[in-house]
Amino acid sequence: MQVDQYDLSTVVNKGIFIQTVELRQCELEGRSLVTKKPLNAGDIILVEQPRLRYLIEPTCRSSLSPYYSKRLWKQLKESVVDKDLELTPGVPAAMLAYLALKDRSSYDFFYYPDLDQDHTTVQSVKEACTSVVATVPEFKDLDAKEMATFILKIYGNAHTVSFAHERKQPTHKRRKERRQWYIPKFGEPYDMSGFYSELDASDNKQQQRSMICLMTWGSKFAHSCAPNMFLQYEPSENVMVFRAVRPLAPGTVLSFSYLPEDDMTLGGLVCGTTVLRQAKLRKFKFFECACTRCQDFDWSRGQDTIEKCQEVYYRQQHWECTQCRTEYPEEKISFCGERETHVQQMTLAFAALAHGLKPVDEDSLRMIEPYMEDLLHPEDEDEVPVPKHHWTFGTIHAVLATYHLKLFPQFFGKGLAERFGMVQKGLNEAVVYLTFLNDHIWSFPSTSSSSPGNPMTAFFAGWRILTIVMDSVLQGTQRTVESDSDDDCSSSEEEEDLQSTIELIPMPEDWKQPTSQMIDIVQSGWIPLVTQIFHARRSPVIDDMMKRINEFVDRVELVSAL
Ligand SMILES: C[S@@+](CC[C@H](N)C(=O)[O-])C[C@H]1O[C@@H](n2cnc3c(N)ncnc32)[C@H](O)[C@@H]1O
Repeated sequence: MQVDQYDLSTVVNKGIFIQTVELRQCELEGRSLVTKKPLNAGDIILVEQPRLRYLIEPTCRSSLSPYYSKRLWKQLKESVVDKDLELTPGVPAAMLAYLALKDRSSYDFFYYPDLDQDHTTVQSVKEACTSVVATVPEFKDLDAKEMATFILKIYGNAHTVSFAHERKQPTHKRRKERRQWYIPKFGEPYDMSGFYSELDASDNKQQQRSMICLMTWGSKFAHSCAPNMFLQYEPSENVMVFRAVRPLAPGTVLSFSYLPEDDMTLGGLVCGTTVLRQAKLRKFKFFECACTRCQDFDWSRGQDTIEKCQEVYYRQQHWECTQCRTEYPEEKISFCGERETHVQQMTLAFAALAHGLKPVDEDSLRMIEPYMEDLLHPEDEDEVPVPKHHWTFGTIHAVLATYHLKLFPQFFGKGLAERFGMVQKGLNEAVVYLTFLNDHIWSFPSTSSSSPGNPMTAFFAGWRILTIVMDSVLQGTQRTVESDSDDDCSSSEEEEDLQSTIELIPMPEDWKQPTSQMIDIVQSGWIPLVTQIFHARRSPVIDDMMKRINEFVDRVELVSAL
């Protein structure tokens, strides 16, 4: 079916979109957008404005939440959160958005799951809606079933985007304290859908706001755990941009990841195992994922050598050597069951801590190193070390690198960090992480061309650590020299006019190898593709990332030669 038979009012690049895609009934994915012509990495497929958008955590009445009031918000929260229904914190905001809808009947184009099915999320949404219609006066004339249908459409189709919120005034102390109390109680806003803008995320969570965007055409793309598109919300133009990330032949089903591409708090997701990803998709998106990555070996879930095989991975309910195709029964697999579950949970909890998603105190900080080291090299002989081909192996190294390069110096001082050789440790750990991402996520070890990898996921996951590496190396290869200014015209007698200049110092020998290994992965492997993906429509954030990487590479070259 040609897309111009339908409403294209939200599409900004109508001409290109009409020429590029068609809507087809696909065997595995159902009704989906498919490319009609060959595409290259970086080709723009769709630029679209949201059909509907609203804040996940409104704090005042605004155009994004016209029906907000403190009392109503509190009532909605209570009827969802306090009821112990297993729902995301995004549900009260979806209810508020439903209340404000002018044209409820025009949301027919969006997929939603069968309301009568025995599915925890579906039944909880129905229960929450029935309760709100019965108890909250503003909702009394609404139909609970229709509201539940709308909320399930949001679950099934909407995107979560994160954008910077400019605060003109510093956050009031009391408000800050309230927020500190609020986060542990309700958690950070849950990312319900496909895109969490790591690009826009800064360390300062106070400045970030999350918004739900429902896209008419953006919701017609299939999901894949190794997607062929990357999407980015551009707040300045209020558009979502969908770009191809690799060459695509006509007839290819276009896909993006409905799960956040790199989320350390929710199960590793696109970096996590097939079992974890499928469970999330079943729970929050109501389908069994049939993408090529889910049908392939699970490249995030490998074992260390078993008998003669070094390449044993999980694949659709069984363990198999990727080389000789020997299948292994569960009893032969040492890293699975309770041990694997425990390691995954601990890795995620520590990753959330290391990356500032949970409040860090000195006691929990002191636990990071011994705990993570013990997962890799258990003191207890009965415990199995984490295998090199398992995603937790990579992530544990990311946590350790963050600890050695950033958290330890921040909490215990740079001097102490230097004495203990923390930078060198951190750089070596960062190499292990980037290598894992490169070998298991950027591209998969598979020879099959139908599962070529997850480059953007690897890039953003790698960026998290790369920024820390770059800061440490830049700081460790320079010193500030203060000298009296020659020009004393402007200086008073009391205030000496000191001028500070940055002087470069040689790079310690043991930093050189890990640094050059990382540069090799990023500069020769990742940057050319990322640059191509963003070349037709530049992204200031990506430009800035590239600039920082280039400055870092220049600095390493300079100080290596000193
Ligand atoms: C956001 S909608 C996509 C458009 C939808 N097919 C429609 O007709 O409006 C998501 C639904 O598409 C199907 N789907 C998308 N990606 C899939 C995948 N990788 N495997 C299986 N089903 C998929 C599932 O039924 C899922 O609930």
